[in-house]
Amino acid sequence: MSVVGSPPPPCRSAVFCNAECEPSASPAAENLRFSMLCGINAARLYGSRKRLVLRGGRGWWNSLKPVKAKDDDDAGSNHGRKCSVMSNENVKPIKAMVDSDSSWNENSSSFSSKNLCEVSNVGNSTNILWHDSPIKKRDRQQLLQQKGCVIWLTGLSGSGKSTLACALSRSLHARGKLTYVLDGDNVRHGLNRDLSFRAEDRSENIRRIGEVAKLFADAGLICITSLISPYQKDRDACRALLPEGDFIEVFIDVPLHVCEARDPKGLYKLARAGKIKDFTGIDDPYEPPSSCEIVLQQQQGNGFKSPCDMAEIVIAYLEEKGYLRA
Ligand SMILES: Nc1ncnc2c1ncn2[C@@H]1O[C@H](COP(=O)(O)OS(=O)(=O)O)[C@@H](OP(=O)(O)O)[C@H]1O
Ligand SMILES: Nc1ncnc2c1ncn2[C@@H]1O[C@H](COP(=O)(O)OP(=O)(O)O)[C@@H](O)[C@H]1O
Repeated sequence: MSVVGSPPPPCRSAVFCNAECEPSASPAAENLRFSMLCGINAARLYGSRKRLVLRGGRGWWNSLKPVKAKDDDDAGSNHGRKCSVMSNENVKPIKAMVDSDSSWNENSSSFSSKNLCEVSNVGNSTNILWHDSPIKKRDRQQLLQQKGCVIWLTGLSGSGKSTLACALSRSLHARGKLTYVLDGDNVRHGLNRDLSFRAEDRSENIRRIGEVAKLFADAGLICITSLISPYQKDRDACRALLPEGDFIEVFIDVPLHVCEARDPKGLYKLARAGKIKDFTGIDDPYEPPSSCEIVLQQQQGNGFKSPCDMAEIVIAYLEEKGYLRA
């Protein structure tokens, strides 16, 4: 958490979305001379109620003085908060939308926000700045008449993930819904071709696909992932990337002996013979979800639920939760 007045050293910029001037302070936002803000070297305002980017040298944060920060009622954004900042007593206040978790700390009289401090260091990426798009997720959802989400299929090799992913995408497509399948095998042909099946590589595989799935969901698509994703903590990390409810974990609960009997690729046989190491279920663990949105047990009487029946269960869930309308 960074606080105005004592930001981390590399942080020298702030982005405020939907910035506007206080009506009492100035009749037109264009009239505001942001470049005159005390200590700020350069500032740009795109339009009257759009996006304000403030950049400044080390120390300019000290000149910013927050006057209020409160939840935004009319922002139309779940993450939106409205705040006002002043550079000093002589400069007019600016109302600004900050996209995510910013908070006004009454006790320390400081405004703390990761968005106030938009130029940041993430992993090995330094001095990076988040750019907002004028077209939002809700606009894309409106266009597509659906809600973006991730259907995360998990289960042993041979449990039926790929088959269900195909059945689901076919059925949703027939209803006019836009889907995209991210299959573990396929993604390992490209984006994740550098990854093995060692535990840390599996985690990285899941992390990358979780991030890609998040982008697809943000694009408004119903993204179906088909990965063993054997470790609970990795699935939980992907869940945490998405807004509440948008990560729909589906456990295809087919016992090992059934998967092994199917063995469509002959991999279990090779694993049992020691020719493949770290094979899930044989010499590498599979951690079943402790709690997930849908559990599909294939057994139905003496037979199996068909892939189409399973797809219908998932689609009924999507329907009930409102994902098949904007
Ligand atoms: N050691 C080992 N363990 C498990 N699976 C293996 C292994 N080696 C190769 N394969 C093949 O890779 C497919 C699983 O890839 P995933 O990306 O889904 O795996 S993981 O989520 O990273 O664990 C998996 O595909 P599915 O059978 O569709 O699950 C296998 O075909
Ligand atoms: N619901 C089902 N009932 C019976 N067999 C199935 C079902 N779903 C998949 N299968 C069969 O199980 C095997 C493995 O399916 P697949 O979708 O490739 O699993 P995974 O992607 O989890 O490895 C295939 O031979 C497939 O035909």
